[in-house]
Amino acid sequence: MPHTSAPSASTPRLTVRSWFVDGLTPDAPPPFAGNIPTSSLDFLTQLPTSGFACWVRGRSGLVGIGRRLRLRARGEDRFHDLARQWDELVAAAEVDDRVALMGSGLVGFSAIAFAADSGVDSVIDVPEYILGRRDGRVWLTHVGGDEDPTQPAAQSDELIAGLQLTPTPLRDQRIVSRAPGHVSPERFEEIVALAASRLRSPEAGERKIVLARDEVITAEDDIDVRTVLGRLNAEFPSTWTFLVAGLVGATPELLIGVEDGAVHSRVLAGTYRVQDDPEKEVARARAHLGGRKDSVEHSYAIDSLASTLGPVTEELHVDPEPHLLQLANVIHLASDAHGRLSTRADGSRISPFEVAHAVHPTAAVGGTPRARAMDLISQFEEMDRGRYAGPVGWVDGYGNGQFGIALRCGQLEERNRIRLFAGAGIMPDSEPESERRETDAKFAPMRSALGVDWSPDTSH
Ligand SMILES: C=C(O[C@H]1C=CC=C(C(=O)O)[C@@H]1O)C(=O)O
Repeated sequence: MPHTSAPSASTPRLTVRSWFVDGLTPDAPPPFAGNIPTSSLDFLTQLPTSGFACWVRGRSGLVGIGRRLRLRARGEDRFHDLARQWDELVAAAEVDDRVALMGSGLVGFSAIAFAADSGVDSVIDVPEYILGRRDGRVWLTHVGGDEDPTQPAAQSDELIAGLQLTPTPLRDQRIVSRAPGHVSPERFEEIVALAASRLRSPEAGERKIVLARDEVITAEDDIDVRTVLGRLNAEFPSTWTFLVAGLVGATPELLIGVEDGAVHSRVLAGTYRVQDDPEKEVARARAHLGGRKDSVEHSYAIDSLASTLGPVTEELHVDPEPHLLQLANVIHLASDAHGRLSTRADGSRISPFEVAHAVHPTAAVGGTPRARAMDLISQFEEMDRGRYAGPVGWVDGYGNGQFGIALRCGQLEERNRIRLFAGAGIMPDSEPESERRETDAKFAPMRSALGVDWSPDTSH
């Protein structure tokens, strides 16, 4: 039972309808004729070039089309404010859900700012249509506004026709510049050196801090995010590919998943930069990641996850040993955690926003100890991270949701301009140049998905 909030008078009364579309007749409008989506690429060409949201891993996930409404929050209470607004929206909605799977019924896509003092809104976007795919089943959800009382009676075919998807070929943008952002590569090395020396000083209370830098990619004309998402999805099948409020990327790290009362999380810390072929470099990566710096760095991330997830879960189990997570550009030390969501005294469930709030920021994006590391980040990093390194994902009206950590991503600032972000965990023995190279390896997925012609420096 999700935690319920009484809707206020101003809460829109949405009419929500979900139904399976994998058995539709061949005369249904495209792309629903004949068991769609046949492949993620086929499906992407059906999407509009903008005005959609997605959370997809492999061939499963959710795609939102159009925008019914946006909920916003800022500041220290942003998680709580979003949770309250979402609960009110859910309580006011009229839902006819014939699918009853996680991610059916009312769904919102959410991206939350990394820091409480960010000048960027944390949001929940509620689309007009949501296409879901899970375990081979495909469903569609229509979200009608309260201005349209006829919607509940509309036939599925009429609702599908309202989607008006017209295939347009995926485009490749011509990149005209790649420029340093607020934190240049040189400045990044300087702040890494400063941070590492601070961590080495006997009076330092911090043991690890994650520092990041940004860069700005400009294209000649509009960036086709469908192309970017298609490439990320194909090249990084084990990651969660996302697009929420212009934040686009493919994260290998699941902050929290809450599904039918089960909670899971995948924590990463410790990185090996792939030089050529990840398959052939596994032994080298294992040796590199077995070193003191990366294993201690990883243990901080595990400790912070276990201590913050503990209060909101029962029977929490964390992998006793990390495993290697192999991606095309980097190999990480990874650990998975599973538990059951605690229930409140009144029997209601804790919302995914609260769980995300409890664990954010993990040591993978903040540091250890958490509060001191956050102070140091704002002292050393000369930028607002915005939604980079914050939680990004979806929630439904039944208390389910998934939030990844927004890594390997960029924020669209204009239709032809995107700001990319990448960071690295800084330890007392960190070498500035090596950490800067690690950020280059973490920029690589977005650079290549955007078609930036650039050969990474692969030397260690
Ligand atoms: C901060 C980032 O990565 C984090 C996640 C995995 C491994 C990390 C590391 O080894 O430093 C980082 O903590 C980023 O990709 O921007």
